[in-house]
Amino acid sequence: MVFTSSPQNTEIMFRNEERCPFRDPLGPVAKIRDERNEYHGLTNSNGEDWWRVRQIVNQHFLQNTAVWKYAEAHRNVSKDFLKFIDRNMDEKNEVPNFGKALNRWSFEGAGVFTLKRRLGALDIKPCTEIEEMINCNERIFQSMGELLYALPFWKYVNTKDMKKLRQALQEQYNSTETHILRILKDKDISSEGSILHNQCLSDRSYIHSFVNIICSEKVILMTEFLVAGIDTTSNSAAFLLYALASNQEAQERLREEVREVNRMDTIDGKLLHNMKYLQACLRETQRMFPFVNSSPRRFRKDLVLSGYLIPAGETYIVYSYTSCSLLNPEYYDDPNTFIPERWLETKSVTERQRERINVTYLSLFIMSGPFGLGMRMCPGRKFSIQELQLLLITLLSNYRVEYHHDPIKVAFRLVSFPSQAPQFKFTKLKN
Ligand code: HEM
Repeated sequence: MVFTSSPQNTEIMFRNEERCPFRDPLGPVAKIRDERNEYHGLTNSNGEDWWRVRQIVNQHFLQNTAVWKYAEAHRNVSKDFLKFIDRNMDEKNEVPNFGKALNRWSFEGAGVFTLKRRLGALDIKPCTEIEEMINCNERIFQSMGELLYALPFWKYVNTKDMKKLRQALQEQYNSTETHILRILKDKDISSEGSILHNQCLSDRSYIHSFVNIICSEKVILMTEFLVAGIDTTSNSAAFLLYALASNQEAQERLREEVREVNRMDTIDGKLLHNMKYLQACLRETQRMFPFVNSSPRRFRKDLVLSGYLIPAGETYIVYSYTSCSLLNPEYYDDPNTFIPERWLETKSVTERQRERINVTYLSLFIMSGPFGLGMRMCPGRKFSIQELQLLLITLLSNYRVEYHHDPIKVAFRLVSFPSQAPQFKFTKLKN
């Protein structure tokens, strides 16, 4: 296995990618799917089987106009989250278990673009079915974390964690199937004129557009989107809020940009694109707190990395987007300081530095991107970014966010998560 966190090597790998890049499946999930003779899902499939589904997913998830259609619905999710904060704030103006609250917010957001409906995770009393789905998701992440970072006894024995994962995957499958069947039967469409109504009209075309995919495959795919989109997005939100809570000047500058947008009655996704400071804050947070640690690949040809010949096929390569490169003073001046402005200047600090050390913009860009690289890059990235942007817009227009606990660092399990519970103090702004 070869680990690298060098931007130059990352670029070489990117340039050598094939049309269907090979990524080793997540072993425990692949085993369970094999036992049941089921579709492996997008994350776990390779070759033409992967491409057959991925090209359809790209149409729905990666075209800006397709994503922008949901901006208003995502803003409504964030407004509901605001009400959730108001309801649950304690005497210190903090929301107990705020990390879990963020999971509810991201689950609700994922429901909007995956199942095309509001699931009610932020309601005063969410229904048992939704509580079970959220709980199921936590169990899937927990058991996967245990299985992947311990000795692989699960390959030979039906371990406790393997049983837990099998059970949780089945429960999540059943719930997702119920939702999809409702959409297909046109039973559960929001009332006429509501924001989701128009999107629900295209629900069936969205589900039916996976024409070459049989029903059980659709369910596995949608389950996968729900699982993949929750902890990743909520942990990213926690890091973003932490970065802004610890840098009040940046928070204030962002608030000025945000206020304008929040005054509008409806939100146009294109507007979000033009919010340069918001994007710079996102990028800077991703640099300091990488949302995901690595993107593994396997190549069918030899590659030369850092002067070493890596033979084809058998070598399993992990790109490590770790802080050792993202916080390296060789690549970024003052790397431990949160400076969103470094992504704004015409001739940025980063760019001047890159000229000094002869690293291309592309390689630094790929290295600091949290969504992987090339053809297999995360298909949910545009939805996630839109959700994060709308969360900040809604929160910062109404609250000042502060953090008064031990410093938060990045901890890695299956994805990155905050090393401390992300507990923020919310102070209502006078408008
Ligand atoms: C901030 C949030 C997110 C982060 C940081 C993230 C990160 C990643 C990364 C690093 C990969 C591996 C890419 C590679 O191998 O090059 C990936 C793959 C994937 N992500 Fe995300 N992701 C996020 C949100 C989402 C959401 C909302 C969805 C829901 C659709 C999603 C669905 C997937 C799927 C299905 C794959 C596998 C893609 C494939 O193999 O073709 N992710 N993600």
